[in-house]
Amino acid sequence: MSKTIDTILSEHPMTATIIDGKSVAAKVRLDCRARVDDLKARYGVSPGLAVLMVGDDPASAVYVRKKIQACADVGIRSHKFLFSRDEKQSVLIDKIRELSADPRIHGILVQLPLPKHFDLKEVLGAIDQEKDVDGFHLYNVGGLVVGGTVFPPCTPYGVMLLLDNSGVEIAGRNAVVVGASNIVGKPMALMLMQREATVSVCHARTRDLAQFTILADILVVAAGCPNLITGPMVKSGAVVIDVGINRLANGQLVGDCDFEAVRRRASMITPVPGGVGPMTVTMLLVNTISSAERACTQVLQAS
Ligand SMILES: Nc1nc(=O)c2c([nH]1)NC[C@@H]1CN(c3ccc(C(=O)N[C@@H](CCC(=O)O)C(=O)O)cc3)C=[N+]21
Ligand SMILES: [Mg+2]
Repeated sequence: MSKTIDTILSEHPMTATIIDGKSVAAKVRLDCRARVDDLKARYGVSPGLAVLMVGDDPASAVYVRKKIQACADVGIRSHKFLFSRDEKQSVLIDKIRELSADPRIHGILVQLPLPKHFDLKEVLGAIDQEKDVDGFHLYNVGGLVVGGTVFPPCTPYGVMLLLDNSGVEIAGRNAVVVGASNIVGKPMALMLMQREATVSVCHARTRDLAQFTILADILVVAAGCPNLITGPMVKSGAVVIDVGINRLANGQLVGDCDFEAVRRRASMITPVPGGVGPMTVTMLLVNTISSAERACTQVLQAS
């Protein structure tokens, strides 16, 4: 009698191939560089990104620095605007409106989280939807639901690119997303659904989480809980994408998976750091360049 694939795999525990986000990101950034050069040559335009940060959260400061460095690496102009944490919302919104009207700015990003007294919907709603490179404006969220959004949100967009780059088949396969945030889990589920995966969305508190995760051919974890996913929760041969970023008391940066144990079950896995994180920043560059390209070609069509 022939053995099932699960039996064969459990008799021969594998060591998952590491999906190297840094190297995929580097490839995409080469392409970014070429597109920036092309815009300059054809239209004399260099893409511009405005980054607005409220308060001085150290993690946000690290991410903002990475984004600005990445812009510089591919030739995108970046403009940083800092606001004190008790700044009035109207001041932030006035700046967003001014940047929305500025033709030299092609992307506007408000670093999250914002301090509690800000109304996130109002702040994000003030961003010109044509410059919403994070894809957080309701117009772009709606586009994601209908398919063919203008700005896919950076983290799930980066995950799709990692899957495609690794040759992972999506249509017809079981995808399980753990964590249903607006920034990662929800758009991730929609993108996988659009590609005809059978998608389940779970939460860190889902009762008997393992009975869902064990079915996943593609498991995307974005819950922000170290060691939430242990080895036995993962189907043999699954592709595991760990979006979690957790700083342990000892300073170590870890994802949401028990990495070594999950690695022995999975066929491919993203590390933390060096997996999804570098892709998030890279897709921001891609969205900013796409925005500048659209702006340039729209001007041509209008004249
Ligand atoms: N408006 C907005 N847009 C965002 O895209 C956004 C945000 N707010 N707020 C916070 C999250 C988080 N985020 C990351 C960016 C880079 C890494 C990254 O580069 N991570 C590296 C390591 C980072 C480190 O060493 O601390 C890695 O995983 O290899 C991670 C996470 C963007 N976010
Ligand atoms: Mg982003």
